[in-house]
Amino acid sequence: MTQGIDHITIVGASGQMGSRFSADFAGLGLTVSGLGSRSSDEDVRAALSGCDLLLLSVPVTAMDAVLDRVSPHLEAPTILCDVGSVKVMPVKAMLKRYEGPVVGTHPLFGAVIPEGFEPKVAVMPGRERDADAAALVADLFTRCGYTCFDSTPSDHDRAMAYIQGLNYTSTVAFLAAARDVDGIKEFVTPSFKRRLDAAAKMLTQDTELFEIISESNPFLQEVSRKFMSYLSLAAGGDLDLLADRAQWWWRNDESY
Ligand SMILES: O=C(O)C(=O)C[C@]1(C(=O)O)C=C[C@@H](O)C=C1
Repeated sequence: MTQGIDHITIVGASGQMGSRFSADFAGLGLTVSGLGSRSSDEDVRAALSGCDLLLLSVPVTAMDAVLDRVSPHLEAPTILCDVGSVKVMPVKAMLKRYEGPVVGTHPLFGAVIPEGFEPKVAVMPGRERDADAAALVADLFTRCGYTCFDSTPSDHDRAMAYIQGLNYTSTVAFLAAARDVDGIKEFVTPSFKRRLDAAAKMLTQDTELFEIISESNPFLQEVSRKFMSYLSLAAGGDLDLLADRAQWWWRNDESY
């Protein structure tokens, strides 16, 4: 196990999240090396020698290819870590290729953090023996100003199947169905406009991202089935029961 994290290499360092973390880590006075798709084997070797943490900030769909390139040059005690929006498959892929410490993380925010939003990072050790490495990674993100909490790949993906997966799939299904009504734009009300505003970024800038993270989440079908059973309750007229369950989000004093 590495004693501390001083030298970090980021794959995808020029991407939106990668550049955010490069700036964060450099701001802490740490040494940051960047790798990208055009890096040579020699660049990879040089960036990984003496590196304490290799952070993969790449799309979930690129994980296997990136791991194939970097893992031959990885050696304990370097910590291998990713920041993707799903965790079951990427953590499995990292464990398959690397015997050294593996840590999965999911920063629950994008490149621009909305004002008043508390940026949190879910952190999970790949194996039981990686708990110390996970604590070092959590400490690093905490020093950058993020709030860290522990999770596991399946607890994480089950929650994100709602927070991102069902959020996306129910939004596209709802808005696709509504647009089939001739002249519907004439009828837009303030409450419906709020719904459109909430969906705008997802459907104008982040569609590909949400498609990928929904499809890569192993719990999406399970939560879609549950959602359909709730929709059936609504169709059957049990709206008060559903509203009561939904109001849970606003019921206690804690902010969401
Ligand atoms: O900042 C945004 O608006 C984002 O889309 C970021 C967002 C999300 O809000 O779901 C998307 C993917 C990441 O896993 C985390 C956050």
